[in-house]
Amino acid sequence: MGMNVREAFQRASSFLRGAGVESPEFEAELLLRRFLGVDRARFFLLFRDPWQEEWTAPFQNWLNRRAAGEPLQYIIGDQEFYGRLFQVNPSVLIPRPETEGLVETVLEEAERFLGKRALHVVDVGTGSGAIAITLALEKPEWQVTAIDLSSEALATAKDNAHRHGVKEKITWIHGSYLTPLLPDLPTIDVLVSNPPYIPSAVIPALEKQVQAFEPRLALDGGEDGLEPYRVLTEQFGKWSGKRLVCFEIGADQGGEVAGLVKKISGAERVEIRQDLAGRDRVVIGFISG
Ligand SMILES: C[S@@+](CC[C@H](N)C(=O)[O-])C[C@H]1O[C@@H](n2cnc3c(N)ncnc32)[C@H](O)[C@@H]1O
Repeated sequence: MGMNVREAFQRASSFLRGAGVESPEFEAELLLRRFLGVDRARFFLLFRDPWQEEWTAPFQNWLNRRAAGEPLQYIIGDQEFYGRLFQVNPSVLIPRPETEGLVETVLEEAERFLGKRALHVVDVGTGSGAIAITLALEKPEWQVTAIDLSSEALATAKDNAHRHGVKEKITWIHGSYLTPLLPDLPTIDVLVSNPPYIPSAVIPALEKQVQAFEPRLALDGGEDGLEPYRVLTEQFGKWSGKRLVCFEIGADQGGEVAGLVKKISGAERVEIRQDLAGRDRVVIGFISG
């Protein structure tokens, strides 16, 4: 007699445990639920049902990928961000919960500082589009532009925007930093960016899930990890209007990034904000122009 779904689940858990996965039951359940396309309640009701032989090979393929260290999100194909699902694949960084804090900061501060109007917000290094799409959905009156150097990432972001009904609302630009927008700097009210900020030499020491599977272009911030902030503050500083800049940063970069933002003429108030774990995570610059 073949096995039932419960036995397949138990096998999957012990396989993942044997491979050194940290929470094998949790991950086996998630993978199997997503594989079968059922929610949690339905999953347990299926336990006594027979396991179909044709499921074995494709599901084992998922387990093998996970055992090899591939992030769960690339296997199931999505990640939740700000209460919505975003499709992910190896061309984009998996959106992190800390980045929700960056979005929250923009939503809290932009209108307070700049007034309630059709603000133009530019997201540099949009990746999956998590930031740009969330802002476009939360603030339908804003004008949002999303830029990325990776055309694959940009295609994924557009796909996500399409799923969330805002593809046409966002202006998509394939290019580097703010360079394609330099002639239009005066139209930008808010610059938001979660750029690559890991120093190049530190990348090989990151956990395998990140270092071997997430795109290097999304991680590598140059020799000291600060190169994107140098370029972006220099570019954003080429104009003198009232505007806001909001960066996600590495936990030890607050002082240096705040220093770069302060160099923008008119940036008299620059603040470093913490994430839920109490680590420095966001630098916000209020530029009075
Ligand atoms: C840390 S990821 C952030 C992705 C997404 N915004 C998020 O928060 O989940 C950085 C992104 O910047 C992009 N990127 C790297 N260098 C860039 C550049 N010079 N200009 C524009 N985008 C760049 C990468 O392709 C990647 O999508």
